[in-house]
Amino acid sequence: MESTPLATCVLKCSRNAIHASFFIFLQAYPNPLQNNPAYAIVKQNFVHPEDVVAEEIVIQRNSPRGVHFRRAGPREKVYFRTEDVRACIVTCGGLCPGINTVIREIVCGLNYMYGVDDILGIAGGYRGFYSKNTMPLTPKVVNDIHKRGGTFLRTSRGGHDTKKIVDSIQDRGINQVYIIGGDGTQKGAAAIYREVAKRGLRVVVAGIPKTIDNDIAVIDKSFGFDTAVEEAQRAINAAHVEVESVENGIGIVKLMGRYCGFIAMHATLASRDVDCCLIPESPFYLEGQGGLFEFIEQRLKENGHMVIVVAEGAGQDLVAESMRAIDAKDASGNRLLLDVGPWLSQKIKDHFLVNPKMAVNLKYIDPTYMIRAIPSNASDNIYCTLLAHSAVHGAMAGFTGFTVGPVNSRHAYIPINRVTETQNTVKLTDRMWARLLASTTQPSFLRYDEVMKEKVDKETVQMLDNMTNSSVQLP
Ligand SMILES: Nc1ncnc2c1ncn2[C@@H]1O[C@H](COP(=O)(O)OP(=O)(O)O)[C@@H](O)[C@H]1O
Ligand SMILES: O=P(O)(O)OC[C@H]1O[C@](O)(COP(=O)(O)O)[C@@H](O)[C@@H]1O
Ligand SMILES: [Mg+2]
Repeated sequence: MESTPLATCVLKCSRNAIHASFFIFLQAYPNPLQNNPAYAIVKQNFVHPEDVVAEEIVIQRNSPRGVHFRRAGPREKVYFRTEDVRACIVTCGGLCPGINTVIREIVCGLNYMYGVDDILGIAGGYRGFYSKNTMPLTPKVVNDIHKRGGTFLRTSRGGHDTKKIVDSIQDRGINQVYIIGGDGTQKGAAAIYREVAKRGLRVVVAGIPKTIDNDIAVIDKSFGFDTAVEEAQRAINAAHVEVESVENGIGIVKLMGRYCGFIAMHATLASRDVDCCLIPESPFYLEGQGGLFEFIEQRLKENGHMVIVVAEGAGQDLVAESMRAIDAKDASGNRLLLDVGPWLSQKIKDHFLVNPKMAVNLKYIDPTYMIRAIPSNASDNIYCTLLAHSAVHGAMAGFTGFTVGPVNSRHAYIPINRVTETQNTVKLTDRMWARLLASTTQPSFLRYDEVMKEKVDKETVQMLDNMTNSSVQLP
């Protein structure tokens, strides 16, 4: 490859915005897409270099302009010549519907849009870089994989050894690395990006965010999330059918959500058969006024049955109080949770055992892996295609150290560190949680002073943001 120098490109957008920054290699060659008949009809074939996507779109006249990201999409000039590209794809962490679609569309996107035919699959997650042989990926090989759940390349937790991974990248002559994974994976990608830069390698590192929990910061939503919420409906429906057919039926459905309750919250809102949703962000209590037992009793008296959705990370402190808690971690360092589902079921059974007038009939459903081990639905498939293509356009253009994703519905290149510095959680003071409380009429389990504290914290963050940002120039 021609030795084009690496330039540090800080995203400068006019009118004093806060700037996101990452590296870009100097673009030198015409984009092959300009001769692609499929794209010939597109009105604006290439993204304007100054196009940016605003992180905040609801603003007021005098509020700061805020953070902007580069808009994703094909550039007029690219950094790589087709014949020089050697790309690789790796998938890490837990499963999620749609991973195979992303793999397929990176391979097909690179091949159909840019003519690239040297693409390697890294098997079994990060450790595959240094412990496994690579597999050649062609459009033919990946043609049908989007119809299957899981990851065609396989995955793993742990095993991130930055030095060994970058040695392997260097030894194999790879110059585009596509990394599909969640928050842990993106931290790993950031480490690879830094090591690549330290060694002065002309290698692009592109992250594609994957998480069933929807806990990746900045982006609107993670792929596969809608599919998982849809699948969760089947478990909730089953619980509802079971409990409405018996006297004092209580259905409990445990859903994924290690640190955040997005799946539980959305599945509850979508279903309307759920009477109570418990998530990690909202600590709950069982006994006494305003507690869960009181609510169950009241709901059973009113309706004769009820359904509770509990996110796996909910009530961990409570569970720990009544179990011998062990501080165990998985291979990636994620805390292993205590099983809230059986614990809650037992607690409810025990409580109503001493109340002879209210013998309850409890059905517990744990569809955990079923909601993520399925292929993505139609809209997630399209979303995955866009993510993959945006990553390919960004890599071909020479951007590196970015994660791709939709920000306010427009795909953007986000510096990796922006998506790893925080995790997305359900905000109890946002309207979505209020909608849920209003639809289930469950107790909020929050004391007035706690609500006020969260509100004040949020306002303080906003005020600090305002002090550091510049103002918007409205026409
Ligand atoms: N802080 C970190 N730095 C480097 N690599 C990490 C870090 N956290 C996790 N990883 C690696 O990322 C991969 C996936 O992480 P994991 O937390 O299991 O899943 P996810 O990416 O879905 O959050 C693992 O191979 C793990 O070793
Ligand atoms: O049993 P595994 O494979 O470790 O996965 C379970 C965990 O994975 C998750 O789906 C999240 O995984 P990721 O961080 O990889 O997206 C959690 O909700 C769940 O606790
Ligand atoms: Mg994670």
